Amino acid sequence: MNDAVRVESLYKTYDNGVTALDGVSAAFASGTFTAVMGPSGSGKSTLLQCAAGLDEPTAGRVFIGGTELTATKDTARTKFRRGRVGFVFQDYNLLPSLTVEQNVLLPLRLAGKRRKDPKAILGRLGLGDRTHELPERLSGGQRQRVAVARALVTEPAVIFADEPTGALDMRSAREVLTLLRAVVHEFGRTVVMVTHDPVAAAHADSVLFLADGRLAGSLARPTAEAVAERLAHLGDLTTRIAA
Ligand SMILES: Nc1ncnc2c1ncn2[C@@H]1O[C@H](COP(=O)(O)OP(=O)(O)OP(=O)(O)O)[C@@H](O)[C@H]1O
Repeated sequence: MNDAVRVESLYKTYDNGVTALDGVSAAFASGTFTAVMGPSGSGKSTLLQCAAGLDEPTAGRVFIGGTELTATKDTARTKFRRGRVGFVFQDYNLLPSLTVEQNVLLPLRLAGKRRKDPKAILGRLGLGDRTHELPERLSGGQRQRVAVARALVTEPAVIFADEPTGALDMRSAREVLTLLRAVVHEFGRTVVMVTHDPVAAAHADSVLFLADGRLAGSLARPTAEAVAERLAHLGDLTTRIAA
């Protein structure tokens, strides 16, 4: 199986001296849904930001679909990212002055790719009748579905999602997670999702655990109970190390 994303020996130390990533190597196979979990401050968001090319690691390499993202610089990297990487944020990040359709098509415009008809994708995501609405008229769950459609539109090698259900009620969260599964298993995409929620992580095919900026194991075919148990153990470990 091809890797959609591979990170090799990633290190990230911020200007304030905090080491958020301390030598992380991991591969995410194409067509899989992986959740990234770990205690607060363990480096989950930093890993996602560096893997997506939104932030630069201090050292290490990132490959997206076989191309080394860390070998490209500035404009070339932005261009590569716009074409090959989708991102879903906790707070949706939709442009308030653009309609649903315009928001969804924006990545194609930015990537200089040909415009396409977003009807099929919006229909599949249950937004067929909201195409010309502004985001402010939509619920949180609907906004996040627009964000997922926007992340899909360039047919990226990978979609990174940072706490995509963090701002949603339980029902909307379940809808968005079901959608992310469909993105992987129907659309053949690859999703890497950071979450705090064991129930959300149980929608993924596997879970990767981080603790103190390092990999701390993985779990295939996760259940919410197994994930919660592993997390509690990691929390204990971190507390003991800090003590
Ligand atoms: N821009 C930044 N500048 C300085 N330190 C940062 C920055 N971003 C994150 N950190 C620090 O890096 C470490 C890892 O942060 P990160 O946000 O990646 O962890 P996380 O696992 O996603 O945490 P949480 O679950 O709380 O969102 C933390 O100690 C955090 O305070």
